Amino acid sequence: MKPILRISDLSTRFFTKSGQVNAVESLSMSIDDGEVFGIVGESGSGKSVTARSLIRLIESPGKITAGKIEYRNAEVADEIEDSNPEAVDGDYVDLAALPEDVVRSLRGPSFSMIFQDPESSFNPTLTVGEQIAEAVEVQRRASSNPRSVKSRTSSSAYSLRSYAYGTIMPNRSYVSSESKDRAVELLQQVGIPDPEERVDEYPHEYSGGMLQRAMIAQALAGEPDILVADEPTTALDVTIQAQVLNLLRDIQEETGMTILLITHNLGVIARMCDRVGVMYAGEIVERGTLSNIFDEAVHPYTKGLLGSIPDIGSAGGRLQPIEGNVPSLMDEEMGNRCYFADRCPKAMKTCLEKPADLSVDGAKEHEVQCVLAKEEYDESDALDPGQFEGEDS
Ligand SMILES: Nc1ncnc2c1ncn2[C@@H]1O[C@H](COP(=O)(O)OP(=O)(O)OP(=O)(O)O)[C@@H](O)[C@H]1O
Ligand code: NI
Repeated sequence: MKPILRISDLSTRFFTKSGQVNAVESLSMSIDDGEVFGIVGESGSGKSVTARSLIRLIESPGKITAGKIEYRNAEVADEIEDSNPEAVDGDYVDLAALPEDVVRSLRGPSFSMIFQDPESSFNPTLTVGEQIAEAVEVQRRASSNPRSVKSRTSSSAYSLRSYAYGTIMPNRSYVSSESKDRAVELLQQVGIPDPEERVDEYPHEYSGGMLQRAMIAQALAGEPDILVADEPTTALDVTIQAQVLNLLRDIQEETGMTILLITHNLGVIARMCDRVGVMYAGEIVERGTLSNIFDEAVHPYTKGLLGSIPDIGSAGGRLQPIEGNVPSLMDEEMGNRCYFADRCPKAMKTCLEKPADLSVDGAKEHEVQCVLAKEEYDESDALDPGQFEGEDS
């Protein structure tokens, strides 16, 4: 099967006053149609920037500086081939090469995003129902006229107050009764009690857990091919967390939607994902199936993460820090070595050079950016512990 998303050599940088931050560094991965792909890693490893890059939600001073983000959709490819031939390759459309307005038109029907903080996805001055219904209408326009990218966005009924959040924010109420009925259905589907009444309430009348569900309903209203979920449950209490995850899993199974799930919680990965990428310093350092990662991890960083789980699947399943600091992603400090070498219990002299992506013998999907995929640790080659002294801030 051809992947639905094919990312190659993606780099995203922030050009700040204090220097250039290499938040995502030459990242490649592919996501299959209908799978749940997890990205896990410590805070600051580049997970959110990766997620936002994929749907082109990087704002100044950030910029995607290299790479392709190819999304497979024959209809869309066909539609835009004439206007943007350089972005189309067969059934694939390179989102990184498309003009902003075309990308925007794909948000909703092609991909949508849910965040940790649902307040950012809702306009406080409109009811929850109006906002979900509006997303339904965008989807209806798209499917009634799939050959026109323009039909996917309406310019007259509403304008995008802030598309930075990846969701449609209508600034005036304009929805049909069918769309409103569908909004009620969606609210019901995500487990909002009394959806007929709740549909007319404003975001501030919802509890945090309910608003999180409403955001999922809004993201689902567009019937997206790909849902990007960035820490969708981190802000919720444990019971609600479990409910929201189950809900996402059920909906995924029902619709066959593809999900990219970002989390620092390996327990969440274990219960939700088919495959996992482990991120460190803007790179995916190990990737594979759940069993590759949980039972056959090779990278000392992955092992460190696994060793740091307090109790898998439990509420608090947040990572305990691995000793040492997450590296600064400032360009001038990055050098060209394995970025984990200064924290790695098995660092060797070869780690002062950048390791390649190596496949693990006998495991087709298991790839590791570490020499230990091919070599045994040799203590006589161990790095001098003083090697990186003075580098840390
Ligand atoms: N707007 C910005 N300006 C400058 N640097 C940024 C900006 N957004 C992110 N970064 C930097 O990019 C790097 C990656 O950040 P990112 O938010 O992707 O990490 P993360 O893995 O999602 O962490 P967390 O688990 O805390 O959400 C960090 O060094 C961060 O400081
Ligand atoms: Ni994040």
